[in-house]
Amino acid sequence: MLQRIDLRGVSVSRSVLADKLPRAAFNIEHALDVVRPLIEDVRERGGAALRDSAEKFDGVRPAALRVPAEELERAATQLDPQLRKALEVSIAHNRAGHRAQLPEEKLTEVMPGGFVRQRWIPVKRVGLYVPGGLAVYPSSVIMNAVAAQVAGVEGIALASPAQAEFAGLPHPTILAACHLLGITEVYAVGGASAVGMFAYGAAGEPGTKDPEVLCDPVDVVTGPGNIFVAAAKRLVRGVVGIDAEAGTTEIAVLADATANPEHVAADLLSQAEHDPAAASVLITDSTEFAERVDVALERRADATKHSERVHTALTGPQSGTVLVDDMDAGVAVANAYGAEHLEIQTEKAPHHADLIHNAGAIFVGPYNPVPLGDYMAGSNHVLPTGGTAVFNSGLNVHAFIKSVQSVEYSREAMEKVYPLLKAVALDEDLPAHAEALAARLDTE
Ligand SMILES: NC(=O)c1ccc[n+]([C@@H]2O[C@H](COP(=O)([O-])OP(=O)(O)OC[C@H]3O[C@@H](n4cnc5c(N)ncnc54)[C@H](O)[C@@H]3O)[C@@H](O)[C@H]2O)c1
Ligand SMILES: N[C@H](CO)Cc1c[nH]c[nH+]1
Ligand SMILES: [Zn+2]
Repeated sequence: MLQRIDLRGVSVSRSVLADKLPRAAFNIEHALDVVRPLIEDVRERGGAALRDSAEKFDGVRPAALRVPAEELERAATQLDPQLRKALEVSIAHNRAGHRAQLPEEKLTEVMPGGFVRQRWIPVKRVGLYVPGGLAVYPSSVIMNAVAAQVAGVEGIALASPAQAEFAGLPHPTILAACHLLGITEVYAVGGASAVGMFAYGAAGEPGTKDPEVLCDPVDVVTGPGNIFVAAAKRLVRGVVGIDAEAGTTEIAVLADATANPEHVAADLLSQAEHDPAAASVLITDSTEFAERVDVALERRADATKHSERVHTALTGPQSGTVLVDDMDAGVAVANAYGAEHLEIQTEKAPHHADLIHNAGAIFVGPYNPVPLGDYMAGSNHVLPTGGTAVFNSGLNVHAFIKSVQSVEYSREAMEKVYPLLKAVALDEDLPAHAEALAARLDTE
């Protein structure tokens, strides 16, 4: 079922691997051309463009782009009790996980009387994206919102696609999760249009009940989504801050012959059900094990609810089994691939996990399948895709806070270093710098 890429006997240098590893044919570069005009349209026509996009891509023209407060409350009231409990546990676990990321303010005495204070300041207003095309993602409401709230962000807006089945509102579980988290500014807007609305703001559509200003611009846009969402985030980066490009889901499993092929197949399939473009990659040094995973995958893919989507994902060029000589080569492949999620199912799983430096999140050992992290491990499931884990992190509080240093020197401390400061200023041919220092010391 999975294509085979045989790297046995092949040098595992980074450049060789970059060419040989499975990747999607329609990548983010292609999607940029699709989303650019959508974002421009939102800038020019605001609410009218947002409704046109919803009609085109989500099959419904929302009456209210801003979700009325009573709909949020109603959705929470009607939430199934077990699901409510699950969302509450997920919120609690994620709060604990994200609090651990908070850096502390520090005052450092660099020299006698010369202090530098390290401050961490949350941005004021953020736009959180929650996907809603092929599946329902209340878990992504939690992942986005908890990180922002723990970071101390005051203004939180959230967007998720309009649903034809729910009269143009986002899915009720999305609305209920917002209510549980105290988020009141919610939009029925999907895809690149939502990202554009957050980055530039949007005017209301004349002749509707929209206010004149439908949505104010935000400082940071975060959240997962399909390739069009990831491309839109790349386009607005610089106008606003973004987290990683958290696009189409990927899973890689590094497994040796000691792993359970049924578990590995189930995990590969679990992420393939997100999207026909999802990537499932097995990295192993055992052909027998690869065969057994393939057999299990065939059976499971036929039986699962989203069988067609899963088949497309597993047989696409972005998925495959990579055969390697040994686990050292497997680790090199995993690092070159930089998976969004990397499971380590080997005899020495903790040892191999320590050798990984490129992955959005690592799931170590047999009892850590990706869906645990998707919902309530306490880690964040909004993770970098497309190999960007080489330089990007999963969503965390740092996406919402800025590091600001404040310089706090006494006159004596500044005077002490003045001759050295002057020497550098004059060497840089910036004498006014030296003069600004001298003005304080009556040495002009
Ligand atoms: N990396 C992560 O952290 C992470 C987490 C959760 C989900 N995901 C991924 O999020 C995605 C969710 O995708 P989805 O489709 O279900 O929901 P989505 O909300 O991301 O996408 C739906 C929106 O895509 C836009 N769209 C659809 N077709 C388009 C086209 N041809 N041109 C331009 N725009 C178009 C529309 O605006 C639509 O509202 C999946 O790919 C899933 O794997 C990633
Ligand atoms: N696996 C997804 C990240 O790529 C997150 C998710 C949400 N719901 C289920 N799974
Ligand atoms: Zn998932």
